[in-house]
Amino acid sequence: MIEFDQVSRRFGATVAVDRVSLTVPSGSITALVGTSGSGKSTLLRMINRLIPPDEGTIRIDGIDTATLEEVALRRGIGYVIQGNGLFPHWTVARNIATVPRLLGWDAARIEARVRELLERFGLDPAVYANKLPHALSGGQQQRVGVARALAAEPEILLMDEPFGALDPIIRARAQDDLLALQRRLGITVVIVTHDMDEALRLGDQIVVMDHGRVLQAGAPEQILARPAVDFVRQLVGDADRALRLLALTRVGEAAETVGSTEPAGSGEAAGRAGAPLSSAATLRDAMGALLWHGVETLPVADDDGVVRRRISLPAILTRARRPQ
Ligand SMILES: Nc1ncnc2c1ncn2[C@@H]1O[C@H](COP(=O)(O)OP(=O)(O)OP(=O)(O)O)[C@@H](O)[C@H]1O
Repeated sequence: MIEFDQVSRRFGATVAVDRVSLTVPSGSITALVGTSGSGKSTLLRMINRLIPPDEGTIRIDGIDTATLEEVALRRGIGYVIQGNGLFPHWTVARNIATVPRLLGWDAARIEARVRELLERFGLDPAVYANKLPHALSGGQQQRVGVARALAAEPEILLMDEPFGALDPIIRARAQDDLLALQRRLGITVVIVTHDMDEALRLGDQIVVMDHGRVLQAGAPEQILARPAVDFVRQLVGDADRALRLLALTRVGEAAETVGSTEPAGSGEAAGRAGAPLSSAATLRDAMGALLWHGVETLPVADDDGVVRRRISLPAILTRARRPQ
């Protein structure tokens, strides 16, 4: 758990972070969101003391970070920045090995770790280990940046606009990969973004900042349904709120069972509307598909491709309503 207790930081006359108190629970993703200059990056960088606070206390698992050696503190904290920050003249393998080398791991252990990480991130070590970063696509470079941050098995991962430079399709995939990775490793992730949709998609907790202050911190549903102040309401978008709420729920969670089991692609609605929806799609996707095909229900295929359920317009409407 990371705790901020009345933390402030000034740069000259600018108050970048203003008396912030906040708890980041362990093993979850917290998204810091807000307009440019609201203090998100400063708050993030105070966790690993790249920027020391002027006032207040930051505790990690109960220990005041001001009492720790910087090297010891940063050993347990991975850090990823926009545009990945890879060293351009170092190979992919050497980039990933940066922190293990600093920590004095032996060569065999470093090599095994680099190989393991490349494989985990879908980059064949035989192909990619000895390439320079510029020979990789933006999405691949971004994955190497995350691999490097995770090399020494940190329990905390700090990410500052990590997907900002990626195109929308690669970006969506990178977000899915991060979610899967975080769930698998159980690490604590704090991510800075100015994109509310990204924050809602990734965050277990959303922290909305403005002028160095935390305006609201809560679960995505709470931020959407009960924005604490006008600024948060504007940020979540009055008109878009229902659709954003739908994007938080998977089709599988709202689908209804149909009588008989039928293989994917069969059935009356599927015949009219094409392929069934995946149970992993969001209700926002489902809404779009229903409108597009002009139907009130669509079949839903489970992970094994078999259609056992369907999603209906009334079921979606129930979920789009403001939670009580
Ligand atoms: N090193 C610095 N020197 C002077 N002022 C700074 C410095 N770092 C940040 N600031 C100022 O502090 C305020 C908060 O900046 P910060 O980078 O934390 O905001 P942010 O929300 O991350 O913004 P962005 O999304 O644009 O990166 C801004 O007014 C910024 O100009």
